[in-house]
Amino acid sequence: MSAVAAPIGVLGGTFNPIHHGHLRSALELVEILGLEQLRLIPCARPPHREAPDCSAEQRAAMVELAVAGEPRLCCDRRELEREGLSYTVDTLASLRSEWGAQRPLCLVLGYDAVATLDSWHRWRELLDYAHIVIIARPGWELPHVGSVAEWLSEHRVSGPEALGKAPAGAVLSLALRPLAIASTDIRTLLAAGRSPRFLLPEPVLDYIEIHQLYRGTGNGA
Ligand SMILES: Nc1ncnc2c1ncn2[C@@H]1O[C@H](COP(=O)(O)OP(=O)(O)OP(=O)(O)O)[C@@H](O)[C@H]1O
Ligand SMILES: O=C(O)c1ccc[n+]([C@@H]2O[C@H](COP(=O)([O-])O)[C@@H](O)[C@H]2O)c1
Repeated sequence: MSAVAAPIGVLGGTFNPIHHGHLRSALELVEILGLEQLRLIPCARPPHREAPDCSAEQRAAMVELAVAGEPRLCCDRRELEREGLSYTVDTLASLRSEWGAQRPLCLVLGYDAVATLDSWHRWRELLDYAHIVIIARPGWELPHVGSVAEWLSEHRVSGPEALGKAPAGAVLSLALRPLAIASTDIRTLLAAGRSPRFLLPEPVLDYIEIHQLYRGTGNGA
């Protein structure tokens, strides 16, 4: 099957809150992979962790503030608009029906997401809907053995060109600029009364302050 247009990138996350680690990776992916756009998709009801204290609406609002002014990045609210747990395979099926059978879709996963991939709902079907682009993350390693490692290596390609030649089914690993930033660190700083400034965009920090988010004794996870 030959591809007809530039790939669309998909970066799902809890984004609790979004930070420069997400945003810098997203922009580098647009440029390295020649994406038409990269869609940041806030997870409404995480299938895999406790519901965040911060609502999906608030997390999506912060993503929207973060990407304002960068037309190659956008916030995609589809997981807020459907019922039930936010399974990625359902999100990809929805994107596939919207973008058509030929358009390359690239699902971006950091190393920590890959580490738990075999617990994801219908995880082997992800490659039926999209390519997988794995991005390195400071402090994490890719699994070297096991079903996920084998599955990834069976589908691995060596360069970005392969992703434009088919709509789905390839796995590419990339090392982007490493930024050791995690939402957990930002929540922890805020809960301790310290500033996370410069780890995330100013409008997102303003939103956090206006709405008094992450001030509790826990870390808001
Ligand atoms: N600094 C970073 N560099 C590269 N990838 C990242 C980085 N931070 C998050 N990601 C990736 O972005 C996606 C969404 O991440 P998520 O919203 O859970 O952020 P997080 O910082 O990992 O949050 P938390 O600390 O709450 O777990 C995941 O695939 C994750 O691996
Ligand atoms: O579909 C699943 O079963 C599944 C299980 C765990 C995580 N995910 C998705 O992986 C993305 C990153 O998750 P997280 O915890 O790093 O924010 C986010 O979009 C989640 O919805 C998806």
